Amino acid sequence: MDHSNSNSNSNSNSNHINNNNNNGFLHPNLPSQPPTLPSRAAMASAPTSDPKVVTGTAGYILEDVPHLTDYIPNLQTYPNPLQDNPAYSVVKQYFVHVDDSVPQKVVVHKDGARGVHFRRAGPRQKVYFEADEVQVAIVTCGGLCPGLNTVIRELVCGLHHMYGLKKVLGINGGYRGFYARNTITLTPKSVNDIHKRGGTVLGTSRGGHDTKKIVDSIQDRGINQVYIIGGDGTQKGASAIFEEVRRRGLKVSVVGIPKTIDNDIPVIDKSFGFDTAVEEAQRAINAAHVEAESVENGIGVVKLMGRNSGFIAMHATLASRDVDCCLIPESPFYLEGPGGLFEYIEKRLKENGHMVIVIAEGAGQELVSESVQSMSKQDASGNKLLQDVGLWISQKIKDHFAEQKTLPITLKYIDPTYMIRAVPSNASDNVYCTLLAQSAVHGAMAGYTGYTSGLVNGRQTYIPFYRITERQNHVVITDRMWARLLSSTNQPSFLGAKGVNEGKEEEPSNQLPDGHCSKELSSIYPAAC
Ligand SMILES: Nc1ncnc2c1ncn2[C@@H]1O[C@H](COP(=O)(O)OP(=O)(O)OP(=O)(O)O)[C@@H](O)[C@H]1O
Ligand SMILES: O=P(O)(O)OC[C@H]1O[C@](O)(CO)[C@@H](O)[C@@H]1O
Ligand SMILES: [Mg+2]
Repeated sequence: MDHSNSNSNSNSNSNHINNNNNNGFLHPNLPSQPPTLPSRAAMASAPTSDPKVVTGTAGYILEDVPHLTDYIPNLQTYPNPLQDNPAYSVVKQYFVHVDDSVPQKVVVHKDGARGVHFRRAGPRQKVYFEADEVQVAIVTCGGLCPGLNTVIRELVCGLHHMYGLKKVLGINGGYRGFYARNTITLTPKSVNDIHKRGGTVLGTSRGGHDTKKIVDSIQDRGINQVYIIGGDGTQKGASAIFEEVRRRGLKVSVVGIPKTIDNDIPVIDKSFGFDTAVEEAQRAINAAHVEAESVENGIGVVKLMGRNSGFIAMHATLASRDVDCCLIPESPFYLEGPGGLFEYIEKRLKENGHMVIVIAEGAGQELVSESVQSMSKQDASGNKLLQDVGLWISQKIKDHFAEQKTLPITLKYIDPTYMIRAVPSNASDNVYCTLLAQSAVHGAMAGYTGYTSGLVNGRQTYIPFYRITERQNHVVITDRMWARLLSSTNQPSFLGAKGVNEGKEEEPSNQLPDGHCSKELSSIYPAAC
């Protein structure tokens, strides 16, 4: 087995730069200069963790993730037990090279800067934990999503089979479970077939994040690796836990695994469970189509999830080809008058005799609020509670055609949202969940912390929390994908020239345009942006 290209200490050779130390920054277009490393002692006393930015030649930027050695000096390392594992020892260069990174942008111009990169995930030659000392905790938070059980299963099995870690606790019922609920012991046997079930065997919740109480519980239970599976809110909570763990100087790796059926987490290619959701949505769309085409002037309306982002609706529409109109939160629409929804419905019914409308739950919320008196309510996590736009739009369509009396319609409304969210993950999501979980484990064992494990341009990476939590991923209606959808459904864009220009100012969903930097990067390192 060739380990010659591997490096034992993840931090060696890199010019990690702390924003307390601005003079260490290199302009990305300048040749690389000798690294300026803050001393271990200086790092240990730093009150909060600062983004770690490494620069190289030709505009190379690595937005690196924290490491336990950033604030705990002289940590002991151990050989990675995988080097003796017969399953892996045949793999050429199994261990990831310390300088491997993955570009955020794969479309480049010949004179452009190399741009932002993330640390490549995978096993390192040296690990920072001995099997017997490790107590692991796994928690799931936020809404359900297909694949949660697969991630739990693969974390438990990966920790056990790859690294010999036997003490794994499941935290019951989300964040508040750390201090208010029981824990479950998880073993490869107990999780053996949970990937075939929907939901999460650990239970989940919204609200209840109390950083101090959670870290007290981590400390009291002697937990030193925490795997936190959840969406944007959960990753913000994970970041707060990491900061508190670091402030207390604890040897605890805090790892996020991004989960959201809405696919609204930025940077990553897509979130697990999304494929399954799009596939499952086909069943509802097929049913709506069958109902609609069986009667004269039949209309099928299907509501899909997507609080602020219409990815499920957009992909389900593109996959189905039976959908005549897709409405998403990012593309405002209107009902009455020229270019409005009612005019389009009438045209489509006259042409085709039936039609299918897919609407994301967050679409048209401003229209619903205008016509329905409602108090603005929030869930326990502070997310705005939405009105049922599917019911609302179905009633509006029925009322409109009843008033008109020229076109008698039959409308069937299908709301499969929770059925879609509760199914087990499909085969491709299962493989994706396995890679995510294994990557998360390799990173924690290698001493990395304060990161989310995620797929970027088809490669597993470690992404600093602030890049995951700083914004939400939205469908960009001036991107090619939305144009494909418009051309496949033939629906009106509901946009005047003004709207198009406004849309163009948004950044593409998972790719930053040339020269665009994250808020963190531009604040600490304006020269790069
Ligand atoms: N800003 C924040 N800081 C700390 N904790 C947070 C924050 N926002 C949310 N949380 C906590 O994260 C957990 C999950 O949040 P939320 O209910 O918003 O779901 P989510 O992780 O965004 O997932 P999804 O939106 O996919 O359902 C909750 O326990 C909540 O208290
Ligand atoms: O009813 P719950 O559990 O609050 O979840 C609903 C929300 O969760 C999500 O599935 C994920 O955020 C949204 O699409 C949806 O609005
Ligand atoms: Mg969320």
